Formats: sequence, structure tokens, C-alpha cells
Amino acid sequence: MFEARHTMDAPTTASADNGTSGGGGGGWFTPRQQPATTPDSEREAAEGSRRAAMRPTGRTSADTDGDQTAQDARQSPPPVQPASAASASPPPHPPSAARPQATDPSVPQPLSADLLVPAQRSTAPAAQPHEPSAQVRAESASPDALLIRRTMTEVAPIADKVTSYFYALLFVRHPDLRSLFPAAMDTQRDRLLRALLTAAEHIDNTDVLVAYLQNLGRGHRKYGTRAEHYPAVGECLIGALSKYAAGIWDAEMEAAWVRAYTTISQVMIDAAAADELRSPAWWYAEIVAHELRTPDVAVVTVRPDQPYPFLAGQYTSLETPWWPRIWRHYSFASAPRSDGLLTFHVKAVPAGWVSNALVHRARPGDIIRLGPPTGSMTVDHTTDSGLLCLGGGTGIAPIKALVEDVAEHGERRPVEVFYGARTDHDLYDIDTMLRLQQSHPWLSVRAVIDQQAQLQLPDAIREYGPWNEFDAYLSGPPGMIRSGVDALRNIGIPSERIRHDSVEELVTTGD
Ligand SMILES: NC(=O)C1=CN([C@@H]2O[C@H](COP(=O)(O)OP(=O)(O)OC[C@H]3O[C@@H](n4cnc5c(N)ncnc54)[C@H](O)[C@@H]3O)[C@@H](O)[C@H]2O)C=CC1
Repeated sequence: MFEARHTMDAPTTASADNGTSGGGGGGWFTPRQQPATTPDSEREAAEGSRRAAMRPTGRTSADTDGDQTAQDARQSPPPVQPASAASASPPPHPPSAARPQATDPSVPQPLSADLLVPAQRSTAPAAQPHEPSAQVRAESASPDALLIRRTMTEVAPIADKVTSYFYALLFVRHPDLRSLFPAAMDTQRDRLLRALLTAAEHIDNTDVLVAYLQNLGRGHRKYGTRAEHYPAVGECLIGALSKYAAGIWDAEMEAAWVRAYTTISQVMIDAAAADELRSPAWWYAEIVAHELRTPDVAVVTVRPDQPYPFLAGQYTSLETPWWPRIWRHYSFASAPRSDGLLTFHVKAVPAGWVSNALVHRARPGDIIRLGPPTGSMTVDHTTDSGLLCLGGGTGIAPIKALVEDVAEHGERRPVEVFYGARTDHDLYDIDTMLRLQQSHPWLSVRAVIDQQAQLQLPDAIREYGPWNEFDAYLSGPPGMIRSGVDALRNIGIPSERIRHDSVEELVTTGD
């Protein structure tokens, strides 16, 4: 894995650690022999060497000081900001009603083994992690990977404690980083830690990991993440792990984590630095249309302040003015349009801060912020395979974009859409889909309504087919994607022909 960094695009702005990351306080490493009672001086020494080890290798030291915020710190370490990018700091949100609601967020996700899969939301075949059996994994794993997995197994049952402690450490020792995170650290609070642990666990899976981390590094630009934040995060990560895996923690294990984290942060820093040359860190976008389709589903159309290139089937992250630094993912509901407008389908979910704001509060004229496009649930135009599309609820949004994409390419490949909903009232976009069907003879749209069909969306595909000449696209609630993938595999569609966004991301960002 460690050679991965050599395959990266040459960054132009990566900076060396400038020493600001160290923060104050003693070390956290508690070697196995001296668990919680390690004298301060020893802990400080260990801390010092760890800190040094985790400094990303900057190619230039164009780093600046500056108080960029970065939600990133929450998710992972930040890219270096070149002097010129200092102005790209987190966006004073354009004026808009900022009347916070008191809402109760959902609970943090446990760091269960199930969740620790690469979290790229879109998983095109090429980017899908290959998960060999546990035995094969153990046999082929590097020594560092084995040590990391041992740590993970040890802390999995107490993941919540590790998470809380990690953030407590981060904010106590680096109070300046607190402003990078939302005021309420709830549903999102473990995203940084989860991303780091996910990456570490896949440290041997270079291709997937590098792609994942590059995406993560680029995505963190919108938070204002800076290179010097990375060592601070790394220290606290290891501080939390060493405390809660104290029974097995030793110098060897710490060294493995330091190596892994150093690699992880370097890949992210490099990717962010390269991205700075091509793209803004975020876009402002004005809401130009807001249509309430059901009492809790809105179709929201925005105009970005500058061109926003993306592909049909991708998604973005979105921040509203009412909940600063809380970002949620939404798929684009249309293929790129000549007028540059972007549309999202938003369902207000209970306790969903962003979704409720977008559905019930947002109005034309409000300004939101968009992160970069991401995701690889896109159409491969080099083949003429059919597309089998399952869209559940608002998951129909990217499916509609895919249909438009095929139409715009003038292709005559069959596209079969199954549009699932709980009741017929929930089929808020059926008219659009039926209009598309009328215009395009290669398109077939079938509504699958739970109440009427007595079966859920994925089951319906078994009654049609054969699907062996089709690529499958799934979009919708996590449960639908999981059972949809099972159903598709059961009818013989190979995994590499099944595309969907990461279930993990859907689980953690569904509000
Ligand atoms: N790119 C993507 O994957 C996108 C995903 N979404 C997600 O889609 C979801 C939409 O929510 P709602 O509209 O409330 O959908 P919903 O809960 O009303 O369900 C929609 C359809 O999915 C099926 N379904 C739900 N759970 C299932 C399960 N466990 N097994 C099999 N089928 C199941 C239902 O039968 C129904 O046909 C949200 O979680 C949202 O985050 C939304 C947009 C894009």
C-alpha cells in the first residue's frame, strides 16, 4: 500500500506539516506494558515521535496559517491550502434565514465490521472493494493490516466510546478545529473516524483505497481542511485506539497505525492539492424553483454560481444556510442541462435537519452550497448493454438522470425501470417517468407499489427478464439496495454489472 503515494498525481500544493498540529498536552500512547499509568514524560516522548512520524511529506511548503474550518477534521485530515487558497476558507454563508430548529438527530453508527467497507457512495465495478473470505484475507494480509484488524476487532464492541473519546481529544487538544464541525455533533460525529478506520482496514487493497481516499481528500476541500490538521487528527485517532485497545496495544501496533495513517493522509492531501488546480472547493447555488410534490417530497432546482460539471448518475453534497457545516448527499435528478440548472429530489425524513429545511423552509432565492460531484453509478457508453434500473422512493432521481443520459446519447439500448413506492401517493415522479417512456420506445417504466404488489421492489424483477444482457443500477433506501443486490445476484447478474451508491453512505447520511 505504501507505494500508493508514488502513483498519485504530482501535487503542487501539498505542504509539509508546519508544526501547528501538535497542540498541547501530553502523549496518549499507552504501551501494553504500561497501560493507563504511563508517566507523562514517556507519553510525551511517544507522542512526539508519533507526531513526527505522521507529518505528511509536503512537496512544497506553501502552507499557510489561517483558520480555515474543516468539517474535514471530522472525516479526515485536510489538504494543504496554498497561500492563494487561504481565501477559499469556509464560506460565510450568504445571508439567509438562519433560524436553527431544535431537532433530535439520530444515533451514531457503530463501527461494526459490516459498516467498515469502503465508503465511496457510488460503487462502479472498478471501484468496488474485493472482499475475499476471512481466511484468504488473513493469509494474504500484510503484517500492518493484521495489526490494524486486530485493533478493529478489539474496539468494535465499544465503538461509541472510541468515537466520543476521539472527538473529545481532538477538540480539547485542538480547540481551533472545533469550528470545522457542525454545532451539533450527532449523526455525523463519527464520520471522520469511520472514514479513517475504513481506510486503515483496507490498507492492503491499494486500488480501491487510493480511489476512495482521493475522493475523500477532494471532498474535504469544501470544509477548508488544511494539511496541518492531519497530524492532529492522527494523534487523536491513535490516542483513542490505544486507550480502548489497551489490552493488545504495543509499539508494533502503534507503528502500524502510524504508517497507515501517514499514507492515508498523504494520499488525501495530494488529491486535494491536485484538485485545487481544476475546481473550486465548493459552489454557491441559488434555489430557482421549489415544488412540493407530496407533503414531504420536494423537487428543488438550483442555479450554481459557476459551471458545475458532473455526470448523470452522480451525486453531490449539499449544505443549507440554516444548518452550517452539515452536509448531506443528494443525487442529481437530471442529466447535465444546457441551462446549467441542477435538480434534486428531497424527502423530509423524521429528525432530518437538512431534508426538512430543504422541503419545508427553502424557497426560491435562498442560497445553498454544493460540494463537488462524485459517484460512479454512471452509464458506460462504450457498450450497448441494456440498463435494468431499480429506483425506490426518491431513489428514482438518479435513475431519471440515467434515462435522460441514454436519450441524449441517442442510443437505442433497452432501459427497464422499476419504480418502487410504498403507496401510489408516494410515486411523486411517475408522470415524468411515463412521459419519458412515451418519448422513448426503448424505455419501459413499471411502478411497483408495496401495498398492491404484496412484494417489495427487488422481488418484482424476478417476474421479468431475462436480464443477462443488462447492467443493473440500484438507487433507494439501504435495505432496498441490499435486497436488490441479492436478488440480482440470485438471478445470475454478476457483481461487476451491478452498480449502486455505497450503502454505508446512504445509511449515515439519509437525513
Ligand atoms: N443514489 C441513491 O441510491 C439514492 C438513494 N436515495 C435514498 O432512497 C431512500 C428513499 O426513501 P423513501 O422515498 O422514503 O423510500 P421508501 O422507504 O418509501 O421505499 C421506496 C421503495 O423501496 C422499497 N424498500 C424499502 N425498504 C426495502 C427493503 N428493506 N427491502 C426491499 N425493498 C425495500 C420499498 O418497497 C419501496 O418500493 C432514502 O433512504 C434516500 O437516502 C435517494 C436518492 C438517491
